Amino acid sequence: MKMRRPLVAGNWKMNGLTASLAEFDRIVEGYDGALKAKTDLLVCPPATLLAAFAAGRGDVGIGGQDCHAKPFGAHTGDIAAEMLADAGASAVIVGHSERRQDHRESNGQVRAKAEAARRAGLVAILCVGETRAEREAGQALDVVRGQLEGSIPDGATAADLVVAYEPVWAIGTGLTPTIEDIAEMHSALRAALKARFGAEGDGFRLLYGGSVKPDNATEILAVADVDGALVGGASLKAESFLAIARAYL
Ligand SMILES: O=C[C@H](O)COP(=O)(O)O
Repeated sequence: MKMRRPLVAGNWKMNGLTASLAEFDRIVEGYDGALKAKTDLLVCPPATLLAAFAAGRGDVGIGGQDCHAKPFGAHTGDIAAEMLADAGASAVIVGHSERRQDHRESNGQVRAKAEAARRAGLVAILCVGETRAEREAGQALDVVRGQLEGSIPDGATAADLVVAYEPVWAIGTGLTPTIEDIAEMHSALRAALKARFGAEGDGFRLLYGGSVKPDNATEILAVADVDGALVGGASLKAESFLAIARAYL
């Protein structure tokens, strides 16, 4: 029995049209009884579908995939955390490696986004993770600790922030770190959170992300200090997403 309530979050990335509402409905229908009693479920659709998903969400949480640091203004194409909340979101992913890479987001920008999430009353799911080159160079722990230190706002609390460890080389590749490597990283993240936030550090939920599938979920989610998963590809189908969430039952 985990001391923190597990969270299984699905990141749909740039996938999904209005026809995908039927798949989301199947997720909502499957989130029942024992599963609901044990595990939080969250789906982060593309922004175009967020309000429609929120309207039929049942007890499934809805999250955005990114937000701007400012609450409003002349920022073409961007979305404020307040807008996500207004559309029905309760959370937002910040600092995903695809944002850090494709949009050159720095730790400072990610931190500002996490602060914006808190301002808007959203839970920030803050992503960290090393590249393959960094792991091969033996720098994974230092890189990830540095990202955490630079991206997490002062005053963050376990109620308003979740950390997701996603090794970049494991995302969408079918590759995963060894169970020992996942355990080592999550334990290092826990230690860093306790060093900075004291007893509060024990309360933050730490998700693992990167090629989580129904067939590896049980083993990964059983690791101490893994409090859930951030799931990409396997979250697009209700069957596989729910199977991962049921790993906790
Ligand atoms: O945000 C989710 C992750 O990037 C993991 O994606 P994946 O499950 O497709 O590897």
